[in-house]
Amino acid sequence: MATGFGGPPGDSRRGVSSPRPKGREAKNTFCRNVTIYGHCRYENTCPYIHDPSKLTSNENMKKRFNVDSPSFTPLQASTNGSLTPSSRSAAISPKAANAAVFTPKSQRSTASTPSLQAKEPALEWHQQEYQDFVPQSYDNQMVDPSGSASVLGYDPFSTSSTIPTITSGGHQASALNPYVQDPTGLTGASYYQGANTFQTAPSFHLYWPTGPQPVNLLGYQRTAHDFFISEDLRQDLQKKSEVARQILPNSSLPPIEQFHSLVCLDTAQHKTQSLFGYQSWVYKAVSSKDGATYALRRLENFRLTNENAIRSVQPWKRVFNGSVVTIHDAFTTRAFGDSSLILVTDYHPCSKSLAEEHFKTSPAPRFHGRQNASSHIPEQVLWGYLVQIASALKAIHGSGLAARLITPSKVLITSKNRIRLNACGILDVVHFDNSRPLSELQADDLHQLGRLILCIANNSPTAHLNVQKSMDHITRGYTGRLKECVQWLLNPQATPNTPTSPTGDRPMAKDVDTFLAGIADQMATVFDSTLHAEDTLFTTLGRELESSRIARLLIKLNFINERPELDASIPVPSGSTTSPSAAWAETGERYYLKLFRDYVFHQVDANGHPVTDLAHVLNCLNKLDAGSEEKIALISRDEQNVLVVSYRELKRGVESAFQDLIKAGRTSGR
Ligand SMILES: Nc1ncnc2c1ncn2[C@@H]1O[C@H](COP(=O)(O)OP(=O)(O)OP(=O)(O)O)[C@@H](O)[C@H]1O
Repeated sequence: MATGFGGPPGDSRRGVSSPRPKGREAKNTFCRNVTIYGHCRYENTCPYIHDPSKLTSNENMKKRFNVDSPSFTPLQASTNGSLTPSSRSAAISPKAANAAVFTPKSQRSTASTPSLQAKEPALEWHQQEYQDFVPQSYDNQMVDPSGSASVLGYDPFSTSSTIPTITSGGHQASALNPYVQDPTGLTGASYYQGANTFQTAPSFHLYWPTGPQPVNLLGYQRTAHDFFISEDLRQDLQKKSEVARQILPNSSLPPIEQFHSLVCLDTAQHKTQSLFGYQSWVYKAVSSKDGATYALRRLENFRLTNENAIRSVQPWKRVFNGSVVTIHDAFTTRAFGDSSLILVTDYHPCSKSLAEEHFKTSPAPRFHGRQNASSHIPEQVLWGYLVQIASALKAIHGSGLAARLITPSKVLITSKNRIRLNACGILDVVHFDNSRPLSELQADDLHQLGRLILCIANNSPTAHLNVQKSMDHITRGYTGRLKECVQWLLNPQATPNTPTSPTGDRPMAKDVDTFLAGIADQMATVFDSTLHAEDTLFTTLGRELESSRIARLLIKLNFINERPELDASIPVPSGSTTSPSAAWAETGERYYLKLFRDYVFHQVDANGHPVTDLAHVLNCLNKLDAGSEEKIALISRDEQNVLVVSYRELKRGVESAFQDLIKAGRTSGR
């Protein structure tokens, strides 16, 4: 397998000897260092020939083509389908022409140990003077055919790769998961893909088809962003995860029911009571029941006069729509020293309200009180809001409910252009006793939606106070289609011949269905953007899948490389080439895995400076994971020996050494 060729003649280290050419053979042999590296560092003492022109004519002819070289003539298929030499047979001896077709050794018998001396034309070998390393249990399929490793290697911490299914008798049975390389699920650390199998070809269902990895890039072209999740998305997700876990060490907020670790999300200095009739607060809290984080809205000093009022939240729990903040529960509490109403909803980290997004004042004192003049909201964003809220209203009205509060401070932006109606259901509890008819409330939802878009398009929370002026602004900045849509929403009754009632002569019903039909074209556009966004996220997910695959491989390599404790104390199960007292990490396949680690991570340039080339690392690790036939030259740390080894052999070495570790771990644990 590992073939070595030496530096200075007679050098022999770490079980790898350098074959020494003798007599005529050396005089007329071209140095392989030159073939591979382009130069030989031992040129002064090396007995091989370094200048091709110095080769004798015969040897020279082998290396070069010139105008006298015979042209290449492909074999021609005979009528019976077999390949027959045509004119070639005339040029070579009949014996040679009738020679058997060459069959690579490894194809003759898949069960045999792969040929470790397979001769490469360029790396032809002299008689090997050292013992080859042969992995004991390599049989092209299972590292441990006896299956003992499978039992020994059972890891209770690994995710089981079997899917439990219920048989007709009600008993649990294990169904085979076709996507798992180890269908028994018993092998050690089955969280490693293919932990106990060796595959010569990549498993295509494990690889994301992102095309070739970028290699041969210049230094300045290589950035981590080329390979991993985009920087913006990474920061966004990490920020959300950090914010979601944030707690205040000396918080005076009490735990409420099963909710603990309360953090107040309200940063507003001035609280108004106009919307609910009560001062409201929003907290982030963790539930001890399921460990999830929720948002709790508290209405201070709320007195529940009717038991049924709080039950009006029940139907809201069934509203499951992407544009509504999901409601989970409602209860009253005295934990704050008053009687408070608590509404439990989904928590969306780092979200802000449309009011915060669009009506924020400039922080500079001289601009105090002024809206951001530059923030003209693109029309597509407004249509996005309209479509999302229309979809929310469709779900809400369809459940026999009304949103009742569609106002900029109660619509959350949870990610870019993604909005959700917040604070639904609260007015149903608060105004339970003096509620208006549902049809009226639902019609009002559409009116509030018109007002919301009017205010955002005008960049002003009070734009609805002067509708004519605000509509003029929309006329100047947006299409007639948007203007007509807002007008339709704001009008108490639908009028004929509006975009939302395209052909009708009679007034159309003013409900959410009519509205949705009127904006169908915009819904198609928004839907298409959503699909594109989903595609982008899937591509990103695919890239991260690659990263996790590489991470698993790295973890495995690090388990193996330079393990000190296995050196003498623990008998190594396979122990093919070593006695138990020999250094496990320094012998057999572990030795060239160590050199491989140096090759991947510890490369230096011509001046001895470290090379930190991410593309090189990923390239090597991907080839290792795929078990490529490509060969690489691994140089010993003393630079005296070179091992030529294929990624396929390295991969087999990783699997075998890892199985050794699993077995040693289980044996010693008894
Ligand atoms: N479900 C939620 N998930 C995450 N954050 C939320 C959630 N609900 C509200 N918030 C955060 O709490 C902040 C305060 O919300 P709230 O509804 O009280 O708005 P407000 O601007 O304070 O309005 P008001 O003046 O009516 O109290 C929001 O800006 C938002 O950042």
